Amino acid sequence: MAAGNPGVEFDEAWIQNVYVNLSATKRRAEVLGTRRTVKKQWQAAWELRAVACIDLTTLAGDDTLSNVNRLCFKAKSPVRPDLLKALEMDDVGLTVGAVCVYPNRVADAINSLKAAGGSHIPVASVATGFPCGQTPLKTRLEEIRMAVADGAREIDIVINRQLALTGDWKGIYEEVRMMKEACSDAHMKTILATGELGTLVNVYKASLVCMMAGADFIKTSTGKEGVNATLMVGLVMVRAIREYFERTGYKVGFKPAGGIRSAKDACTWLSLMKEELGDEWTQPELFRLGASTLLVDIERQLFHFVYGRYAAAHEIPMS
Ligand SMILES: O=C[C@H](O)COP(=O)(O)O
Repeated sequence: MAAGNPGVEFDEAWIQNVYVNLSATKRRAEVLGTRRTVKKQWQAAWELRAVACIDLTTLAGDDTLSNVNRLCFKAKSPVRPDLLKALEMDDVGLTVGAVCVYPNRVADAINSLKAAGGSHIPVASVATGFPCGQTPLKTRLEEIRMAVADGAREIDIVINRQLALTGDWKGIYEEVRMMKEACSDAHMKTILATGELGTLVNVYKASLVCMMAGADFIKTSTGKEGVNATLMVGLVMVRAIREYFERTGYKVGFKPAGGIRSAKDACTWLSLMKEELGDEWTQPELFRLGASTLLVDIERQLFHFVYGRYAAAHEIPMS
């Protein structure tokens, strides 16, 4: 995880001067989404990097000990051992970045990871009335404290969209600041729920306010909004991260989440990070992909790559 962002004083003038060039952002997002042919072995390397950055997630009403248990064993061994051997990655100890669950499942996840030999993998808990945040502040803060007490090392909070939509940025700052305090030593990811913020300018402002309040990561979505992680929103958020870093010297991580299901999508997000912020922001300390099913496609693509190489070496027809 990142070294952490202590946050800075609220700066209203900074927020009010935010400018987003919509057409340039749109053009850039289109290019990112369409171009690139990557050599197959580079693609496999990027896919493995993506695995290390996944917050392997289950956030469903029917979550139980048994599906959390399965998720945790997968988190410890995310890729089949024979594939890792073929890719000469079998001695690396590859795991996902974290396991992400509801507060009530944190203790289950901690115990399951222990049983799987993966206690070093952090458990991230959503909190603060996820996904809508429509509960009293006192309850939202208490939820954080309970998840931390149960062993969560990362807390994914949701911001108060009502305050964002009425332009009460100071109000958001104050709430997120209290949430940061409630997180104690746990790292705080702030979910903006960008699909409900109305404009990209609001997305940029919300990103800045959360970072000022001490967010260690800013995260696009809960996965439950109508529109979740889009490249347009991602670009706006990573540019806010860059501006915050240039002005304060603090590095804040980024987590796109919701609807990221293919290896190709994961690689597009990684190249966005590399091109906009540099290689450091393609590592799990500063980059996570919030996803429940992405791993399935990555494993499938790695299998095709390994089998394709084997077939070529042994002159086995692929069709
Ligand atoms: O934070 C993670 C998201 O809730 C996961 O969304 P997903 O199920 O669309 O991958």
